[in-house]
Amino acid sequence: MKRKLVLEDGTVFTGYAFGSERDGGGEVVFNTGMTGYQEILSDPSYCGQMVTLTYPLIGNYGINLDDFETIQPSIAGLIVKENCELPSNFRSEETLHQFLKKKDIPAIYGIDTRKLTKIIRSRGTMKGMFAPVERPDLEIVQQLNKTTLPINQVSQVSTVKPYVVPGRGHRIVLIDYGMKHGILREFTKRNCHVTVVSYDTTAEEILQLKPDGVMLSNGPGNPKSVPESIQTIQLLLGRVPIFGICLGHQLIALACGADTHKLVFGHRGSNHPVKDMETGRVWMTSQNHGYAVEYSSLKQTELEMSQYALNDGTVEGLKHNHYRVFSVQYHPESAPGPQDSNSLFDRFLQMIQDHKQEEATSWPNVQTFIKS
Ligand SMILES: NC(=O)CC[C@H](N)C(=O)O
Repeated sequence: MKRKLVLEDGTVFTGYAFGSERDGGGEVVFNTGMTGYQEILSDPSYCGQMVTLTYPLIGNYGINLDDFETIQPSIAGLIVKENCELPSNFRSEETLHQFLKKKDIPAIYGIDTRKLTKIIRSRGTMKGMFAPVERPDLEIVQQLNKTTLPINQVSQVSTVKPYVVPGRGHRIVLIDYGMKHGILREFTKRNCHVTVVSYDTTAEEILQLKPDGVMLSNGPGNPKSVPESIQTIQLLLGRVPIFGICLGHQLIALACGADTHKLVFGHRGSNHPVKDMETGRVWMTSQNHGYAVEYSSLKQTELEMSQYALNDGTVEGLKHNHYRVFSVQYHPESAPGPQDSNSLFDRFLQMIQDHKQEEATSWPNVQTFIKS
């Protein structure tokens, strides 16, 4: 069945429908990773977005049981050049089409994804929607111009109830703004005791769990659309070591008084070079973000830029001058992508260890001990 993709600027691409028969719409973005379509389409940070994959052949290793970043994908649509209907991989359980149909995610194949990417790269990300070829283009463009992109997608993808993944190591409270499972995996691999809580859990409720460290996850949308989370972080600053990834990084920046802005077309892919300012080392990183921390706004805060993107100078890492707080704009859990920066999870656990040691030897504790 033929299907078209219409952008809000009137550009039309005609291809073929696969996945759900339902037509859908969202913000059209592109990802330049050559592999990892399963992780990409199940990453909750893409909630409400239609993702174009620039690699031309998609679906060739099928869908397996292991590589999901969440059970319920929230991506609005998938746009590919060629959809492979006969996957070949020992882990494959079903085809991409079967999976998308089951999850009610519409997709299109057979369009020039390079051309689409070049349009987005020069004009910026745009709203778009799938439609039957018979429907008049003008009518669709008018509909697109009338619709606004959703706000506060975090509430749609965050866990509703808290849950625990037990371990005998450090106690981590992981605030789920739309967490990729990869983040949880990194902590369980290191034997941590992880309590995953919803985005609107208060600072008081979090501190009652007596965390050794608080992890702020990735998540969809504009960081400014979750003011309650910014307030929570403000109340946690200085009381517990904090590590932020992607949306978590942006929320730390806002909580400390810095600003964020929307990038023209964002960073989405598996090969984004980032330079660490302290060591001079360059890491290849996995990225998926449309917003970034405003560099010039950092001077009014106690935050310092620790890493930046070599492609365009975007702030990619932050550290706090006084507190045990740091964050990165990219994904050290990779999934998909290079694992160069995986050691950041060890750095966080070391930070927690240092904090615990300092607490154990600090003067007020000795006084308490003497009094009792
Ligand atoms: N992966 C993320 O956490 C993305 C953060 C934010 N939604 C952005 O697009 O910039």
